Amino acid sequence: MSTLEVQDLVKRYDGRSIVDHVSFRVEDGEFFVLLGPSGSGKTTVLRIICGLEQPDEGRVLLGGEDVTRLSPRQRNVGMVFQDYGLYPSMDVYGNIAYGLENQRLPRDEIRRRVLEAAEKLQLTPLLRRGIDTLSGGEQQRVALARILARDANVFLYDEPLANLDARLRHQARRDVLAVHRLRGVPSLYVTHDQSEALALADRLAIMAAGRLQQVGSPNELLERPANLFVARFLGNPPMNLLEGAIVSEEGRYLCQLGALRLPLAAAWQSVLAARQEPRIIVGLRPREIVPPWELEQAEATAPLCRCPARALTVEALIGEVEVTLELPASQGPAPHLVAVWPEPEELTDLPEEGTELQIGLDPQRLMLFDPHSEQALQTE
Ligand SMILES: Nc1ncnc2c1ncn2[C@@H]1O[C@H](COP(=O)(O)OP(=O)(O)OP(=O)(O)O)[C@@H](O)[C@H]1O
Repeated sequence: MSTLEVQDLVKRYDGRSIVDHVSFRVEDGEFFVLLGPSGSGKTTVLRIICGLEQPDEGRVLLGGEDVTRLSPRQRNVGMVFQDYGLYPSMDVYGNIAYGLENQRLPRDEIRRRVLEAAEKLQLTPLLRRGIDTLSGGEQQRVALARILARDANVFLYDEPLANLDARLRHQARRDVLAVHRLRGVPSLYVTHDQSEALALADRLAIMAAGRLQQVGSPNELLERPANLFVARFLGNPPMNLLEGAIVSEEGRYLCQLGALRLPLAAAWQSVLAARQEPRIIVGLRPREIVPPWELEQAEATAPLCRCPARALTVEALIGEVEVTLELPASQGPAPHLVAVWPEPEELTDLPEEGTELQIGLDPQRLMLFDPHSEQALQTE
């Protein structure tokens, strides 16, 4: 069985930890994405896995075998880079065959594999074309065909779609997933583009400053970010994060946001009772703020807090509107929220900028974060 595991990887340059105790495991047939901002250490992890870089600490296991000290060739890893790593002096056939010739396979076997991979990626008519006569999308498919033909134990991708325009990128994502499914080995894909990560990943890991912040399925990370970094990084637009205070009233906890007091779900009771610090960061997802024209319908399924707000900006998206809202202030500045609402059936329901309206907040859906540790508080 093919699995990829990294255990406690550390890489330092000039005394700085670029990769800082990173561990994860990619199962057979799993598509795993490493997502993080530029400079967070993603490429370095990939280079350590394929053997182009040695870690200062930690191990790389392929199929349970420690390959940390093996050369890249001994690891049988298929890699697609951002610039595809194609040879301009060779035609498409030569580029797909290149890795196989290095493996010293019989000529007939090489030909069979090249033709099969070319067929799967619709490259058959292009086999004799020079690389520099191909479009970006076609070059990207040649790079994919090359790892498909290799029969590698693991596929690694380093931002392979970054040079494609939006339309081609969509098709190329499907090609990447098709190649992954054909071989069913672990795939590790590095990107800083969250929409790409969320579209491709079975599971993803968020990386920042050399450390893994959270690992899970796209839904788990969107629904339950482990800390403020993940909450700010994921989602389009990301979760609203507002400074608030916990107050207790007749044995119940409420959250004060500006002049608003939201009752908190009973599940928070024991975790809040154990805290000394009243200050809190409240997380509210833009699509969970109920628009004025859906209040009654939403209240039929969940008790909501109705809150007054003022629409500061209203921006039409495709089928949705993004509204910046100002909540009533108490002493400090008024809290601002971003809401994304489906376009109302009656366009007259759309708020105008500057108008007062009522929104609904579901206290069960609030997330709470500790302002010092920046970690999400967990209910019992
Ligand atoms: N050989 C090296 N010597 C010194 N510093 C390096 C070296 N290689 C990488 N770094 C530094 O390590 C950090 C992480 O780099 P890395 O390329 O792994 O990040 P990344 O998350 O893949 O970024 P990007 O998305 O921009 O490719 C960066 O600050 C980079 O400058």
